[in-house]
Amino acid sequence: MGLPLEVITVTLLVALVIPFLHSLWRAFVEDLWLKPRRIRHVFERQGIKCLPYRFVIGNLPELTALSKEVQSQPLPSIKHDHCAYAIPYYYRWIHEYGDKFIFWQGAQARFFLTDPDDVKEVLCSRSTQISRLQRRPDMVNLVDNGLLQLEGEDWAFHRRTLNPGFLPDKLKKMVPIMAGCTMEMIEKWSSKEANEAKRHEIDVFTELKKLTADIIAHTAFGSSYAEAKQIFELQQEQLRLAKQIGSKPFIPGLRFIPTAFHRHCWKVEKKIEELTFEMIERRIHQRKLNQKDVHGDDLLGLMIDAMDNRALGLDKKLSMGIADIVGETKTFFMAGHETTATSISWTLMLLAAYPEWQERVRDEARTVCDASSVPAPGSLHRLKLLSMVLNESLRLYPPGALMTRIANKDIRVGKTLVPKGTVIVLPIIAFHHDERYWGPDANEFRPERFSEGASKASQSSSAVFLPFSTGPQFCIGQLFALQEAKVVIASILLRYRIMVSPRYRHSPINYTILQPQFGVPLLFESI
Ligand code: HEM
Repeated sequence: MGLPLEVITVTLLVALVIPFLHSLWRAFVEDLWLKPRRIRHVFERQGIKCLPYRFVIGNLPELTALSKEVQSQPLPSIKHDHCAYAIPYYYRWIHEYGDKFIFWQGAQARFFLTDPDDVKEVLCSRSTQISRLQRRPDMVNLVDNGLLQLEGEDWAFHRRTLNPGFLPDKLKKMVPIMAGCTMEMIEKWSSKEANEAKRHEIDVFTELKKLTADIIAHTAFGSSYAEAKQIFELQQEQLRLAKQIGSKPFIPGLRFIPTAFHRHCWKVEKKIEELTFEMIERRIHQRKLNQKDVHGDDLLGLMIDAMDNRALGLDKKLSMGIADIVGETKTFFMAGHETTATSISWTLMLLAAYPEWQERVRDEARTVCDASSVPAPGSLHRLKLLSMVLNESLRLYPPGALMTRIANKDIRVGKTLVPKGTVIVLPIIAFHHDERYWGPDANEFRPERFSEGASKASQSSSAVFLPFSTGPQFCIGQLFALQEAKVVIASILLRYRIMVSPRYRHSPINYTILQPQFGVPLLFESI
């Protein structure tokens, strides 16, 4: 005889309801209430002040209100002491609560490190007790399975696979591609120019975002650049969606409701995966047609080779799957496109604002570049003044203004016990502007401080110039980005004199990266 229906029903209900109640308990009671209480307790015992925590929203309302209040107007002029403008809440709270304090981004405790040696300790740590933040569960999937999210052995394998794509010889070969994309952009400008007055205005931030996407699509994905560009366009949409989600507090479970917004997020994500899959298939097909053993040595080729290891039955840890390639494709676009566009835009703005430096950099480019006025692969290292200007620009306007890590266990950083679950914020921008390390002219544009290289530029023995981070997870694209910036800036200066447009409004805000809120309109005059 079977079990009575009531017993089966009750058993099924218990089996479903208990895990459900348990996840509800974890989400609402543990994560949103007990964990913040414990973190607060640990910090307060050490004399560190905590801003009051409010259920779910934490200090998000104050943070948003402060940013809105300060950033509603641009800065009155191009001054470089903009930290209190770019991250107003940090400077307001440090003033109110002292050097060390905790605030709540939603239910997440955030702790700023103010000692560069503590920052170095965190960035150089190889321990699994400190890691990058995982995305919020309701956030769109921007960089999953890519270098920026992976940890441990998986991260090490991906980094080893992709490192050859950034070796100096490899980068040199990319110079003509970078120059070619830049020339295409400039040619479009000059055809427009024919119909306009002698001086014309261009928002370089908008233009450079298109250019850097074009360059990364060509260099990293070679013959597959057309598909890569399509994927990148969808990622722009994902970024827009991510900004919308990030401005709201996280409410567990909400993401499963098929609202129009959520369905749109799912559709975009699915399309990106389909396109990446097609791009890989096409590359594999090309190899079959060409009868070659390699898929090409661009980043996509390196990854498909690593995928072959899996097909050959090698250790899964030594191979990549489709999900990994999707992840890295997205990561390289996210990490390598807007950062570089922003950095070149800030540098052009500075060169426009300091015409004497612009002249010096142009003269240098004239002596270094070949007759066709395009930087040659072997000549970039001779652009010394431009390197100094780029470094000074990265110091004053570091795209990665704030970096973050999370404590996966209770850990000690310097003298502070940082409880599990705390987000550690590394205020790179604050170090870059600190008079204690750079002298009384810390907030002035003085590229000559980099004349003997980055390591001798500051007055501090600690690492206080960190635009590309440090430690094992430092930016893999550092040399790529600097090379690209040199090619683009030299090519522009050889053809145009640039001036700050009267419509430029100085407003650096930290929205994931330190961006010009109202773009960078500059006036261009042909030489
Ligand atoms: C001026 C331009 C750039 C700046 C300022 C910059 C800055 C940074 C910083 C600060 C990090 C460390 C982030 C962290 O640890 O939280 C990073 C990581 C990374 N960057 Fe860049 N980046 C730039 C350009 C690029 C380019 C052009 C690429 C690719 C072609 C790239 C690819 C990456 C990747 C993949 C990582 C993760 C590295 C790893 O974990 O192994 N970046 N970048």
